[in-house]
Amino acid sequence: MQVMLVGDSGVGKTCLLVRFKDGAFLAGSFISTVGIDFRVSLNQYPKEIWDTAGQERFRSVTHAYYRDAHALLLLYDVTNKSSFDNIQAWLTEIHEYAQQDAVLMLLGNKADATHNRVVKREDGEKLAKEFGVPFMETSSRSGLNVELAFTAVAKELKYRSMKDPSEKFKLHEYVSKEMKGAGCCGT
Ligand SMILES: Nc1nc2c(ncn2[C@@H]2O[C@H](COP(=O)(O)OP(=O)(O)OP(=O)(O)O)[C@@H](O)[C@H]2O)c(=O)[nH]1
Repeated sequence: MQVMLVGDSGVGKTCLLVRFKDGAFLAGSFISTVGIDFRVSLNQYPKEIWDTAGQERFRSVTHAYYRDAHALLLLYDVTNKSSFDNIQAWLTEIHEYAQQDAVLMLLGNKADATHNRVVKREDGEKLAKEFGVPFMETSSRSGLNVELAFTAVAKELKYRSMKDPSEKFKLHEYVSKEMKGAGCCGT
């Protein structure tokens, strides 16, 4: 099972992956991903996570991987308006290149950065609703909802692969039940 991380450069895809894998925040200087250089194999679900480059110049490299992704986590940065405005373009790209039945989830990352926030949580929710995709805010720095983002898509895929599940897994419901808010007041 392959999960692919997509979104503008700098939204925090590599950091989200490192947080999930190692439980740590990758602080320090920002090193942009080149093409797809970070393929993590795990002993758990999801088995493989692909970290893609957000930079436009690597787009043709990443296009080739969409087809093999079972799930896609599409990220924007709550402190960067243009990364949010570009979500629609990313969705178009996903629809064009990814499998039709790939699981998709929208993540508003850097939810810890309260002072620099420019995209409200409600805006993310509204956009996600418009496109019918589950949504949550995450933070690779604090760890908020990081585990949940990966386990939710993994659960959805696991249920789908079962021939005769006793009950249907409802990804939207699971996410809204399990996710945590970004802070005491802003949620
Ligand atoms: N405050 C805060 N900063 C973050 C978070 N996640 C990532 N960052 C910072 O954002 C910058 C970019 O993070 P990356 O994970 O390298 O971004 P990317 O999306 O992989 O970028 P590309 O590889 O160019 O596509 C780094 O300086 C990180 O320290 C977060 O949750 N909170």
